[in-house]
Amino acid sequence: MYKPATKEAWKGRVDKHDGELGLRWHQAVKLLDLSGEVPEVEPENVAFAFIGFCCDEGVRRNQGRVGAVAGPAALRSAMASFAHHLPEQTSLYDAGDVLCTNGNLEEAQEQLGKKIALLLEKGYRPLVLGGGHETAYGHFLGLEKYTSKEQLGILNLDAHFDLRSYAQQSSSGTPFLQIADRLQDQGRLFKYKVLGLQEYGNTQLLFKTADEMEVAYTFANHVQLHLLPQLLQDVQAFLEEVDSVYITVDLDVFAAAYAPGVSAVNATGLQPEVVLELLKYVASSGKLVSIDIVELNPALDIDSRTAKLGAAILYQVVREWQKV
Ligand SMILES: N=CN[C@@H](CCC(=O)O)C(=O)O
Ligand SMILES: [Mn+2]
Ligand SMILES: [Mn+2]
Repeated sequence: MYKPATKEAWKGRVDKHDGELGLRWHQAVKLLDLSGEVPEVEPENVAFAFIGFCCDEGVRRNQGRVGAVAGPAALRSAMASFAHHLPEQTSLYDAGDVLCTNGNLEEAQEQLGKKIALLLEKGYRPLVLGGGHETAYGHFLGLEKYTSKEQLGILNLDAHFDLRSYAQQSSSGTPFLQIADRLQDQGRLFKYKVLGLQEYGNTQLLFKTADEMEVAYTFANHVQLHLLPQLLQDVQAFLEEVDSVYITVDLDVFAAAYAPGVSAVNATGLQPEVVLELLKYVASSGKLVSIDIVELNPALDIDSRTAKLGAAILYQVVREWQKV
């Protein structure tokens, strides 16, 4: 089910005497209804489109703590009062939400894929607001046609591989195995890199699966600001092997102090600064096609800390990506 956006979701501080220079995101965001005619983005313009995936059915199936269904609303609310610093040719659109109803995850993922494919086709840059990590499979369904002639790379900032078997059922723990199998059916390579992995968060079976699939990964204790030059070299090597990149940020990659509002809290996770540097690097590479922020559970958040971190990531990515 698809629900077009309304301005209700975009409310924030208004500096009414400051004119154009006092503008904030909630005043700049325009609505884009994907159930009607979608205008194409003019080549001289840059248009970002937020699309929400209101779903935690994957988290429920994966024995996690549900609540990510409310992630998109919390991310919008955390972004609403951001000061607006974008050039005139750059626009922000809210393209609404895809809802998962009656536990029908597969149908919701198909629907998300169709909306993302439409956005890409019309020249928009998607910013997907999750949802549990099951968002990634729906997201990929939208990307696969658009990138069919290219080598796609997937960069996952996550404490987990999310390469579990989906033989019984798909969930928030299975999206990247689902994607790998789909690519294999199409005779395409699966180029997948995980940054911020925790050994204790992934079983031996998951490491075996990852190794058999030649998945590249870096443990969390190596993803630190003082190791940035080496990390950027690794990311650059990954970028050179692909034509386009899809970034997926699972907020449970961050340390609990920064991201308490996730299903699987991470005591020894990453600090935000290093992740922001890595994301800015990829966003300015010219290869980024799409990004999602997943696993935000507002019911478990403290003072919107996790939502604000997710929102700040999107802010920085938009700022860098808009330049290329
Ligand atoms: N989305 C993925 N979640 C993790 C959950 C780990 C946990 O429950 O601790 C996984 O499946 O591996
Ligand atoms: Mn994940
Ligand atoms: Mn995770």
